[in-house]
Parts: sequence; C-alpha cells; structure tokens
Amino acid sequence: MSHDDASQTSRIASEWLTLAAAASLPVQRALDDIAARSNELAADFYAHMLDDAQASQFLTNEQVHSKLFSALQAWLKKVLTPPGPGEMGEYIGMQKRIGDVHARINIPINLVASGARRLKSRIFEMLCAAPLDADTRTQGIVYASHVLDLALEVMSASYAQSRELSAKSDEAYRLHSLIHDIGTERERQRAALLDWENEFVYRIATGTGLAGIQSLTGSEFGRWFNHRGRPSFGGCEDVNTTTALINHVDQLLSAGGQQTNNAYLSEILPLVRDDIAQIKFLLANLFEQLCELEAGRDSLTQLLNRRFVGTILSHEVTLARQRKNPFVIVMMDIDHFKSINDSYGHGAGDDVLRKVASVLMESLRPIDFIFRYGGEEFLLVLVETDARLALSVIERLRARVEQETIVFSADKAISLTASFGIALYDGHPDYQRTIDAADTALYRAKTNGRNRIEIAN
Ligand SMILES: Nc1nc2c(ncn2[C@@H]2O[C@H](COP(=O)(O)OP(=O)(O)OP(=O)(O)O)[C@@H](O)[C@H]2O)c(=O)[nH]1
Repeated sequence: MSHDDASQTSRIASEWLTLAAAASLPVQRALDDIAARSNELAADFYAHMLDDAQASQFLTNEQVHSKLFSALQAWLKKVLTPPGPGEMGEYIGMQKRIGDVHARINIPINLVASGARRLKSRIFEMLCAAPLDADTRTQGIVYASHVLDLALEVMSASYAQSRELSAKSDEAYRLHSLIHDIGTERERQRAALLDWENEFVYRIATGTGLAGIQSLTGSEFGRWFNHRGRPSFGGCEDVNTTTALINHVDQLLSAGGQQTNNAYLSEILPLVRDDIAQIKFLLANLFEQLCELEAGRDSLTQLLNRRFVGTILSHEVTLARQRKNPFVIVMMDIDHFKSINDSYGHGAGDDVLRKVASVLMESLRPIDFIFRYGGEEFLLVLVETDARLALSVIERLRARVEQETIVFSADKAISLTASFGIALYDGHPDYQRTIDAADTALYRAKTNGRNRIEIAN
C-alpha cells in the first residue's frame, strides 16, 4: 500500500469512528431496524437495477443473483451497524474487497454509484416512515448517508487502483511488441549511453569544455528513451527515476555549458557520472522486466506469466458469457517438490519444472492456456470444455506425469506425481471465484493423499 493509500484509509477510518461515536442509542436502534430489513432493500435494489439495460447485463446471471443478493444484505447490515474501534480494519477491508471485485468484473463505476443512490433513498424513506422523533430521524439519515459515502469512497479507491494495475498489465502485454528485439535494443541503448558519457568525459579531460555538447535528453539514447523506452517500460517508478536523472544531468550541463572553468567541470564530473551509473542500473532492470514480459512467458518454463491471468480470464469470461461456452480452470501442483530440491539440488528442481512444463504443452491443446502460477504450481485454462471433458483430459495428464521419470545419471532418477483441482466456470463475472474454487479442490487433493484429482463442488 502506498503512503497516500494508507493516509486515505486512516482518514476514512477516523471519520467513520467519529460518526459511530456520535450515534446516540435511539439512532443506533433505528439503524438496526433498517439493517433488519436488508432483505427488502436488496430486493428493491435488484428491481431497480434490472430496469437499467446496462446494469442488467451484470445482474441477470443466476449465480450473481444468489451470491450478490446475500452479499448485499451482509454489506448493508455491516455498514449500518456502527463499528467499535477494533473493528475498523474489518470494515475498511470489506469495502476494499468489494472494490477489487467490481474492478475484476469491469462493472462501470457509475452503476455502483447509481445503485448506492437507490439504496440511500430507500433507507431515507424507511427512516421517514419509522415512528421516530425528528431529531433521531435526522441524525439517522445523516449517519446512513455519511457511512454509505465513506464505504463508496474506499471501494472507488480500490477499484481505481485495481483497474490501473490491470490496465498497466494489458498495456504492457500490447506494448512490449514496440521493442522487437529486446536483446539487441538493450545492447544498442547501453552503447548509446556509453558514447554520450565518453564524449562528456573526453571534453572535460581535454579541456574542450561543454559548449555545444548534446543534452542527454537530445542524445540518441535520450530520444530513444522518450519515444520507445517509456511507453514500452510502462509508467513505473524506475522509469520516473530515470527521467528525473536524465533531467538532472541536463541541468548540470546547462549550468556549466559555457564554462571551461576547471573547478566547475571537475565538480560536476563525479555527479554526472554518478547519475549515468544509476541510469545504467535502472535501464538494466527495466530491460530485465521487459524480457520477462516478452511474449508474457516465464523465463524458466516458457509458460505464460502469472501476471497475464487477469487479462486472459477477463477475455474468456466475456466469450463464455456471450457464447455460453463453458471453460474450466485447473490448479496443478507437483507433489513433494521441496524434497526434490532438498535431495537433488535446486538445479534438479528447475529441470523438473521444465520437464513438467513440456509435458503440459504436449498434453493440452494449443488453444488452452498454461500459466506458471507459483513455484511448482500451474494454472490451466481449458477453453470450450465442460467438466466431463476436463476430467478425462486431466486424468490423462495425471497418468502421464506419473509415468515420467527424470534421469540425471545412472544412480540418480526422479519419479514424479502431481495433484489437481478442477473448477468449472460458473457464469459469475468474477473469474477469481473459479480460481479460488479450483484452489480449494487442489487443497483437498493434497490432503486426500496427492497424485489425484478433485473437482470443486
Ligand atoms: N528448483 C526450484 N524450486 C522452486 C522454484 N520455485 C519454488 N520452488 C520450491 O518449491 C518448493 C515448494 O514446496 P512446498 O510448497 O512445501 O510443496 P511440496 O514440497 O511440493 O509439497 P506438497 O505440495 O504438499 O506436495 C519450495 O521448497 C520452493 O523453494 C523454482 O523456480 N525452482
């Protein structure tokens, strides 16, 4: 969490607690009565949102209805009940999680605001109709209005953050093609930066001075960095620092541009060299990250990188919902992998991972997706596949892994098994639910003895 996020969260938490502390007993009772009618509020919310063509796309699914209906009631109960000081973390956490879910399912933020407005106006009506004195009613309305706004503020911040992250990932996926050959480009830019540095040092060493020297921004490297590097590397911290360092070098140069004064030049020489050394270091990091992104592949196994799970699954969810084509998520984990590392060394462990990756690539269809999800964990997306087909494909895969023996030398061979959890996409727009279901099934496969497949309920 960034410093800004943390301070925003603590501001909201303290506002919320101040409101809660000021809520009198009669106000709390009035809010309890409303919370007890959360069922009615949720029903009204649905009726209202289903009337909206844009909103109804997100709500018509049966899964959404049954899950969201109860989740909405639980949420209303929570926000209408004033929190105690120790509960604020849980209150805020709930709003953040909801914001993340909204981001994953790509629900437009205006729909969330519209739903909240509807809930608010129904709560106000209920409070107006309740047998309350004027003061309690007013305070109740003020309390409900403020807490709903606070909850929405936390949700929106999380939403924006999650959307920004996934947009960056999508963008990186698209833009890494801007640099066609990462290895060659890395060498070329390293050399261009070095050329500029050599020219700078040469001028100082020979007493030529800096008049007429190309600024670092205007140099071959600087121009490449601005036009190609920045969009390809994405808007990360390392890019901002590199930009600041380039500007700093140019400021030092322009201050001393006309000087042949040795004292000034020898003063800036170590500063510029220091900046350039930092730029080289950052550039190496940025290229390293780009290499990992290359074709979105994990460098050890050449499987898809985990960071693109969201990009791919959002797309598959849309396809599955449009065409009513199911897909299946499988979580696979190599059994007792730690003992392979411990007994034969990390290098042998890496060989096993590469072997398993090639078995996966041979066993699944080219349209399926295979991600390296964790150290020895893989996430498979079997597209246009129902539970029955998935079970037979994965049973074949399980048997194939079991037959694999990895021979290192005459007296060193490893036999392998893996465990699997299968979950059929259930139509809910949040793909994370299906990943979690497959993960739970995998956990069951592990506790039930390993080298087996479990299907999510
Ligand atoms: N060689 C190698 N090992 C890795 C890599 N990534 C993670 N690991 C190791 O994988 C091991 C995973 O161990 P555990 O999570 O205990 O799982 P396990 O031994 O497979 O046991 P179960 O999953 O319960 O059957 C850890 O020791 C990690 O250090 C990698 O890239 N290469």
